[in-house]
Amino acid sequence: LFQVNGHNPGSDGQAREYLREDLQEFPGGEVLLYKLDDLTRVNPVTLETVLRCLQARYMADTFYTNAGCTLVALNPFKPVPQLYSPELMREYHAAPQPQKLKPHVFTVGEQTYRNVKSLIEPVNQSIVVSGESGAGKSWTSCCLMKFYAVVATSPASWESHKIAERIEQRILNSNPVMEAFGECDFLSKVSSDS
Ligand SMILES: Nc1ncnc2c1ncn2[C@@H]1O[C@H](COP(=O)(O)OP(=O)(O)OP(=O)(O)O)[C@@H](O)[C@H]1O
Repeated sequence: LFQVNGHNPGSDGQAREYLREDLQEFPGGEVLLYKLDDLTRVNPVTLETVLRCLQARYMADTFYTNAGCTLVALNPFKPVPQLYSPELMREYHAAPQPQKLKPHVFTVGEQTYRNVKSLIEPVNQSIVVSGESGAGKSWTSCCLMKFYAVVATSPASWESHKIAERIEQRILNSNPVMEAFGECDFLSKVSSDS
C-alpha cells in the first residue's frame, strides 16, 4: 500500500492519516466506482481504493476487471449462466477487438487463441491462473477450455458440428487429468489443492 503511494509512514497513526488523505482525493462516489473497468485507472491506487472499486463492481454483478494486461476475476459465489453462454463466447470470438468489450475471461481466451492461430512466434501460449483456495481457478480453467471447445470449430455443416462436439468432449474430458495434476504433492511442498 505505502510503496505504491510512495509514503513511508513511521506509525499506524500516520498510516491512517495518509489513507484518509488518499480517500479524500478519491474521485466519484461509490455510485460511479463500478464503472471503472481497469484498476490502473483508479486514482490514487491504494489497497483501499482498489478494494472499494472491486467491491462496487461486485455489488453491480460485475465480476471481471482489468488491471492493465492482467484480468482480476471475482468469485460470484452464485450461478451466473448468462456470463458463460455460447452466444457470449461467439461474441468475443467474432469481435474485431475483443479487448474493447467488457473485461472477461473470454477476452484472454480469444487473445491467446488468435496468437496461436497467427503462427507468429511464440506460438505456444500460457495463461497463468492464480489465486487463493476457492478463488475460482478450476472454474476459470474450465471456462477457458469450454471457450476453446466452442470457438475452435465452426459448426457450419452437420459433419463439422459432430467434429466440434467430439473436440469439445475431448477437451472437457481432459479436465480430470488437469485437476489430478493440481492435486499432486511435490517433493518440496504439498499442493494447496490436496
Ligand atoms: N465465475 C464463477 N461463477 C460461478 N461459480 C464460481 C465461479 N468461480 C468460482 N465459482 C465457484 O466457487 C467454488 C470454488 O471455485 P474453484 O473450485 O474453481 O476454486 P479453486 O481456486 O480452484 O480452489 P482450490 O485452489 O481450493 O482448488 C466452486 O464451487 C465454483 O463453482
